[in-house]
Amino acid sequence: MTADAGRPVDDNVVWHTHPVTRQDREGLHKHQGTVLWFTGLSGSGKSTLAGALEQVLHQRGVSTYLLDGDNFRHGLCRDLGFSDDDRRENIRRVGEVARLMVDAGLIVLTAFISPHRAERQLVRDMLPAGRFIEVFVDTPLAVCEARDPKGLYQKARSGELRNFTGIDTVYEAPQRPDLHLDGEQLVTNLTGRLLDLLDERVIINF
Ligand SMILES: Nc1ncnc2c1ncn2[C@@H]1O[C@H](COP(=O)(O)OS(=O)(=O)O)[C@@H](OP(=O)(O)O)[C@H]1O
Ligand SMILES: Nc1ncnc2c1ncn2[C@@H]1O[C@H](COP(=O)(O)OP(=O)(O)O)[C@@H](O)[C@H]1O
Repeated sequence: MTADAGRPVDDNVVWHTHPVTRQDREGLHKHQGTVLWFTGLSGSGKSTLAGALEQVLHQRGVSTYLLDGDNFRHGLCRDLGFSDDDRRENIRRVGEVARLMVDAGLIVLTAFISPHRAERQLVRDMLPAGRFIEVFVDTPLAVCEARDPKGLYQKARSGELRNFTGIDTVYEAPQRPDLHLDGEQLVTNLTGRLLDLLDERVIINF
């Protein structure tokens, strides 16, 4: 990881370069540190797909880690809500954590709504070229709302929950995702599409 990957820092803070590099760690893992960034509406299937893919990769001996929106908001981002500013800060922090994990040589799967194009681009720009793979889980709002596994759409429609993505706040769909998935297809088919993409990009070198 290089100093220019970070934000401007105090002149008195100097970047340290260490003898073991990302490339060394990737050689050990036999795959490239990469982020698979799942984005989509609440209920679109991000967590389900990321979990299914992680299970397959893990069984194949790939070192993975899944960062999940709901879980992050119990810890590192527990101070944040759902205003535009808080979502921006949420995604910036997730991006920084993902960047460290990529530097560690892991295949990172993230499941965050990440509704704004600008923040998704910010995370892409934090990472080495080609190491951010944007996966759009494209499930119509009506389908997500019918699924409603946590009853949140119902609360949003009744006005009990404000700033709910797709109801009273924006979701900016990716214009050129690396992979565009129809979130109504079978999970096994979608997992297959993801594995094909990892093959095409030669992310894993077993
Ligand atoms: N107002 C509002 N809007 C959207 N989602 C809400 C809201 N309040 C709570 N939740 C729950 O929080 C999960 C989304 O968190 P994220 O960190 O992924 O959101 S974001 O990327 O910062 O927009 C989201 O999880 P998923 O359903 O898994 O996407 C919801 O369970
Ligand atoms: N491809 C799919 N087909 C049918 N149901 C799905 C599919 N993917 C996810 N689901 C279901 O939809 C609901 C929301 O999925 P989840 O992965 O929690 O979405 P998200 O993480 O985007 O909020 C869950 O009940 C899950 O079982």
